[in-house]
Amino acid sequence: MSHVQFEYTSPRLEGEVIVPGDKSISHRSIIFGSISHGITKISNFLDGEDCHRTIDAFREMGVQIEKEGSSVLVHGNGLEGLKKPAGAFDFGNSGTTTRLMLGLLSGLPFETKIFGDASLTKRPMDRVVTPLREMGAAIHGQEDGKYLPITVHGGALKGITYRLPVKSAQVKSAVLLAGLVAEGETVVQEDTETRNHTEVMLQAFGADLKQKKEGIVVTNKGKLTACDVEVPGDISSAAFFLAAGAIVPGSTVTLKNVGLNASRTGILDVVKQMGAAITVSNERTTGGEKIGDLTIKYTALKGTTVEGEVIPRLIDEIPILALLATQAEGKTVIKDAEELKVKETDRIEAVCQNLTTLGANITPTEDGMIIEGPTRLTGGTISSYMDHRIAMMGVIAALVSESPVKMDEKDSINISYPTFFDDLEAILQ
Ligand SMILES: O=C(O)C1=C[C@@H](OP(=O)(O)O)[C@@H](O)[C@H](O)C1
Ligand SMILES: C=C(OP(=O)(O)O)C(=O)O
Repeated sequence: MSHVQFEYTSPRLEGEVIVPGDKSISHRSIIFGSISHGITKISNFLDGEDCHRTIDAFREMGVQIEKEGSSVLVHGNGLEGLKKPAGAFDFGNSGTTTRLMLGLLSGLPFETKIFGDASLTKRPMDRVVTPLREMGAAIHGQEDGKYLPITVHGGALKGITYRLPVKSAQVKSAVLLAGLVAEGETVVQEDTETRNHTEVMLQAFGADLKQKKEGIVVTNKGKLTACDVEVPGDISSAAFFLAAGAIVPGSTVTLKNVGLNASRTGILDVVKQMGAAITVSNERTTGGEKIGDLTIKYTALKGTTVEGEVIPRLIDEIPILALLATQAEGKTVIKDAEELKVKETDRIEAVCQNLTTLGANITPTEDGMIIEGPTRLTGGTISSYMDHRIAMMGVIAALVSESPVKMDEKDSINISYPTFFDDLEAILQ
């Protein structure tokens, strides 16, 4: 395989980046728009490959979706307007599409089949299949429905009370989506708060969903009506330039219109704790979501401990946070993050392997990693593991490496951040 090489001699980052739309909110805008009545207008939609999987799924079920760049019109005809697709769904690399669609498809009156790429086929689906079966769904798949390919025989569902055994917004969302058609109340309880975009958006689309003492309660009573969505910039994408600005000497970077929903801003809390110079400006609220501009300046950082409730609030940012920690003085300990093992790849292994190859002092643990810094990275040959976030971490690592970073591929970055290299070029001095 031919490698791609990243080499930046004495780089400095300066300028503004308008990071693309949030991936979680983009997926949900298509799903909720498609099952509502009327036309949902979406702006700043993420043009990433994962979000295309969600668009394709609804087109295959007969929903008219017009897309011009980041503007999307979804012509929803309600849940009853969805038709049985002609073939099986290919959800590619997208865990969010798969888990949320499993929830929705469970309540539809037809059979559907789902498959995905090699990475998705290894990711656990029993976390959604178990509660959906409890609601009455008939689901069959590899190893008793633990893995794709999966067949869903949708039909009548009943509400359940479900306490999440894993800290996962995808599981929460799958159960809430099934709850939209289930008889009676569906209650989801979580011990640690995970991203709440499903709750915020379903309420805006008119669902009967409430946050009560006993948990998040949804019924089939609300009529879903189209609702325009302005997708905030993705903090999980912004995190790569936030980290780059913090560790590349002399840098000042501003990230515009970034989503600042409190269930997503763990990365800001942690980098501030590490001593980073971050300011937030132009704070405003759009469609129930807080957004603002982030400015980061290079400054000395110190190690910290990252554990507990903050983990789900920064779960996708841990690869880039680990790189940042290699440049901080002292020890950084990341704990309670065993979920990293079931992402696009085992991200504990991928991060530790790659950063070790690049000269960092990092040790994997059962539920995270320990990093001792600071280390001047040497460069070297790493693998993206075909995981977009590992690939972007590799590119940012090249900015602080003495010699080039070579990687087996970079196309996986199109999953969540197709304009990543353009945005990097724009601020590279
Ligand atoms: O609900 C979502 O949009 C997501 C939830 C998280 O996954 P889990 O629910 O598996 O934690 C996150 O890692 C993923 O990128 C997007
Ligand atoms: C884990 C991720 O996504 P998904 O679960 O949708 O594949 C991610 O984007 O880092």
